[in-house]
Amino acid sequence: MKHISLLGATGSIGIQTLDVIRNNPEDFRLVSMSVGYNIVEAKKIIHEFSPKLVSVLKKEDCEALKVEFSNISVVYGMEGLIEVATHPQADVVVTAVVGSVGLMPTLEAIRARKTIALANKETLVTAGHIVMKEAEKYGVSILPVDSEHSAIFQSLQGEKRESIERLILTASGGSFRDKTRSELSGVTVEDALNHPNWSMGAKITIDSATMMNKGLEVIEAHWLFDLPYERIDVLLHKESIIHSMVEYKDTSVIAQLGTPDMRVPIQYALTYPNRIPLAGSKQLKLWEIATLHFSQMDFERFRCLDLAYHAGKVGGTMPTVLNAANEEAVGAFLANKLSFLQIEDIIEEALSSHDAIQHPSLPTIQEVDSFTRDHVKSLITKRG
Ligand SMILES: NC(=O)C1=CN([C@@H]2O[C@H](COP(=O)(O)OP(=O)(O)OC[C@H]3O[C@@H](n4cnc5c(N)ncnc54)[C@H](OP(=O)(O)O)[C@@H]3O)[C@@H](O)[C@H]2O)C=CC1
Ligand SMILES: CC(=O)[C@@H](O)[C@H](O)COP(=O)(O)O
Ligand SMILES: [Mn+2]
Repeated sequence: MKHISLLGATGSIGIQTLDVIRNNPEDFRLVSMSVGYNIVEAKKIIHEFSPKLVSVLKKEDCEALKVEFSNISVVYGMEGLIEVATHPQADVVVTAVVGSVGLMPTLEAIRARKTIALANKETLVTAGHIVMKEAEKYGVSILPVDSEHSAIFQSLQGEKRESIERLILTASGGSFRDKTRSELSGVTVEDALNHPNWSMGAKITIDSATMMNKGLEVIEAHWLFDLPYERIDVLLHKESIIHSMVEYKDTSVIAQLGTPDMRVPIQYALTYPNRIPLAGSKQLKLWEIATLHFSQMDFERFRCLDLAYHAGKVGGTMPTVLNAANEEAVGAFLANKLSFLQIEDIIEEALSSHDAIQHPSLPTIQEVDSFTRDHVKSLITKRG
């Protein structure tokens, strides 16, 4: 029996994690969870899973839940997230909040020696060097939940590190994969939220449409698998059937395939190194799909991917700026304050006005993150 702490229980990954827990009551028990603003969903989860500790974002919601659920502890804010992530009974922390808000709870969970099932890629993008160093120091495993990284992790099992030639992350191309650059100028939020293969939260769906998601994933892969950017490639594969691959020194390529279903990598992170049946999963019938498509990335068409490689290679605080600028720009696009193509303009402007600080401490990361957000907000106001 593994005791699970779930950060972001009301989100897309959170709900699918709960499904895995629900279907395997002998294997998993939810002990603590966090939600943001969705209190209606939170109450349903509390009724079904009876966690011992719940964190919410707002103090008022915390007070109201305390009255309604006198048998559980309710906390709020960043302290609440950290309390959930470090719950004494938790064995595994699933980080399924969106954005760099996940950084501090993840670090504290590592320091409390919890295994991390990491969905929240922004944590590694913004401070990968600190997170990986702490994980090593405390002897903690960081198991990938992101489908590409889970695929790579699965393709690496039983292999030696020195046998790896390169990692190949697959990219669906997102909502606008068949559009040319000039066709992107008038696209709407609704169009962008219509991902062809995956049903996900709003922020990652926009990231997927701009190809920033793949850029963040390249940086995530750099930290998780400790390989230089020159040995991490991206391949356009519109069906999202091959979730990623590892090429070895002898030119063999090992890939992980499956119908797009995030419960597969979520469950694998929770059961690793074992595998158990996945309730309600759809068998991959390659004969029905018949044809898979691949093409090389066009870095001019997908400028955000280029920006992410640039930020990753410069290193230091540059990926922190990339992430913070992206979070703010995507938020503004979702609020109809920026056009789709302005997202990348804003990120490029934030990156080009920043002098990277190498080997930044946590306070430096936090300062750069906060400065970038303010800077980007002022850029957005000027444009609007
Ligand atoms: N969805 C997917 O298939 C995949 C997602 N990921 C990654 O997983 C993470 C989660 O993605 P996804 O589930 O799609 O996101 P969602 O937007 O669906 O869910 C986000 C969750 O985080 C909570 N939340 C949002 N902001 C805050 C905050 N400031 N403080 C505390 N909690 C907050 C939300 O609470 P509430 O709704 O209650 O306000 C919700 O529970 C992201 O980092 C994403 O990149 C990676 C691979 C695939
Ligand atoms: C399911 C998952 O892991 C997402 O990150 C997904 O990969 C998005 O797909 P694309 O970014 O390839 O469109
Ligand atoms: Mn992914």
